[in-house]
Amino acid sequence: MAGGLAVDSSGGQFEAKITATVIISCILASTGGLMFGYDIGISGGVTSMPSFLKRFFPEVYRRIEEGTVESNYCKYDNEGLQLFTSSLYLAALVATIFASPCTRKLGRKLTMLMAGVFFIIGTILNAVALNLGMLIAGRLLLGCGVGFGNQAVPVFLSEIAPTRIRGALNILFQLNVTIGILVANLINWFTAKIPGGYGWRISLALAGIPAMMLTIGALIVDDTPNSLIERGKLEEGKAVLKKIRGIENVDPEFNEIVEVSNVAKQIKHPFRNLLQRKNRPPLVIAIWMQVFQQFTGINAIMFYAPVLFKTVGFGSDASLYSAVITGFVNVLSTLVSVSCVDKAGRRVLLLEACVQMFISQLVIAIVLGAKVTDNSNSLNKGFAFLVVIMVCTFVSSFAWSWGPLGWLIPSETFPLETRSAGQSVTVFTNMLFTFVIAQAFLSMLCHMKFGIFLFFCGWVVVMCLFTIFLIPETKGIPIEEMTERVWRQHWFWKRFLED
Ligand SMILES: OC[C@H]1O[C@](O)(CO)[C@@H](O)[C@@H]1O
Repeated sequence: MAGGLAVDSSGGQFEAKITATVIISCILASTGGLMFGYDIGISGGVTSMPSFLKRFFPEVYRRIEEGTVESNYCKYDNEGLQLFTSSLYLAALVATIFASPCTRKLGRKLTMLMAGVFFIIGTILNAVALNLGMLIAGRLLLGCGVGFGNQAVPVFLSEIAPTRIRGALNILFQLNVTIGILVANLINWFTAKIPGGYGWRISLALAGIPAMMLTIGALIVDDTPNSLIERGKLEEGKAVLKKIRGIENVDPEFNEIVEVSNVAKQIKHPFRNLLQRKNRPPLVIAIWMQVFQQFTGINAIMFYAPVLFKTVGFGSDASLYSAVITGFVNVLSTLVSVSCVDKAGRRVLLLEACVQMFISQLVIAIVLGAKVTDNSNSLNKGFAFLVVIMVCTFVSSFAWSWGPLGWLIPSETFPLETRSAGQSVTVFTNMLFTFVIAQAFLSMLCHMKFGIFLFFCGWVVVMCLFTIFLIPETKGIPIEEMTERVWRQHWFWKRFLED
C-alpha cells in the first residue's frame, strides 16, 4: 500500500499510510450507503407494478386500468402511494434525533450495528407484508436504519481516513448510495416480468443482502480512534490509530485528537453548543446544503423516474429501463467525484454542476411544456430521447457534486465537540426535505405540470449564489483545523469567530 503524509496543525506532517485496514473498514462501513440507496431506488419501480398497486392501492390501480384520469400529469397523484415512499424518510428523521447520542456515547461502530439490525427486521416485514399496515411498519423500521446509518457512517469514514484522501473515502458512502439505487432499478426491471404478481416481494426482500452486509461489517470493523478517545479509551484508541495508519509513531496525531477530545468533553449539551455563535458557519452551511441538495429535484427523478417516464408517454418497459440508464449515469458520475474531489476541490464541482443542472432542467421544462399536453399519448421519439439525455445530464452533474459533497462538507467542517450533533442536524434536514419531495412530488407534478422543473431551476440559481459567496474550499485541510484555517480566513464567516 502506498505510504503518504497528511498535514497537521503546525503545518508539519502526520504520517499516514493508506493501509488495507483503512480501505477494508471504509468499504464495510459504506455498505450503509448501499442499503440507503436500495431503499431509495426500489420504491419507484415497485409502485409502478400493477400487482403491487392492485393489492395495496386498488384505487390507483383501477384509475390507471380504466384510464379515467383527466390529465397525464395526474395519473399517480395519490397520497397513500406517496406515503409508502415518504414514510421511510419520516421515520429516519425521527431516528436521527436518537442516533446522535448513540454515536457519541456508544460509538460509531455500535450505531452502525443498530442500523443493520433495524434494516433486517424492516426488510422481513416488507417482504412478507399482507396488508398496508405491515408494509408501512416495515418502511418505518427501514427508516430507523437509514437514520442510524446515515448518522454514523459518514462520520466513521471522515474520522478513519488520512486527510489527503478523506474526500475520496467519504464519497464511498454516496457511491454506495448510487450503486444501491442502480441495483434496485435493475432488480425491479427483472422482477416486474415475473409472472404470478409477486415480483415486488422479491424486490423488497433483496434489501436483506445489503442489510446483512452492513450488520456483518459493523461487527468486524474497529471503532474510530476519535470515538474511542472521546469515550476515554485512550490505549485502545492509540492501538487502533497505529493499526489504521500503519506506523508505530502516531503520537502527533494521537495528541491532537486527545487535545480536541478534552475540549469536546467539557461540552455537556452538544445541541445547545451547536447553536453557539462560533458554530454558526458549519451549521448554516450543513443545513442549507441539505435543503439545496433536495431542491435540485434529484429525488423527483430517483423515486419517481419510472412513473415520470410513463407520465410523458413511455411504455412500461421503456420507463423501467430508462430508470436503469439514469441509475448507471448516477454511479459513473459519482466515480468522477471520487477522483476529482481532492484534486479539483469542492467548490469547482459544486459550481459547474449548478450550470449543468440549470440548463438540463430548463430544456426538460420546455420540451414537456411544448409537447406533453394533458391528454396526448406519447412524446415523439426524438423528444423522448432528448428528455432522457437531459435527465442523464442533470443526474450526472448532481452525482459529482451536490450528491456526495452534501455529506462530505458537513462531516468535515464541524469540530469534534459538535460533530455528532452537527451530523445529526445534517441527516435530519436531508431526511426532512427528502420526505417533503417524496410526499409532494406527484401532487406537484399534477398541479404544476412541466412548471415543476422551472421551480427546481429557480433553486439551482439560489444554490449557485450561496456557493459563490458562502461555501469555502476545504480540500486538504485537516479536519481538526477548520476553525483556524477556514472560518477565520473567510470574508463573511470570520465575524462569527472574532473573539
Ligand atoms: O444519488 C441520488 C441520491 O443521493 C441523495 O441525494 C443522498 O445523498 C439521495 O437523496 C438521492 O436519492
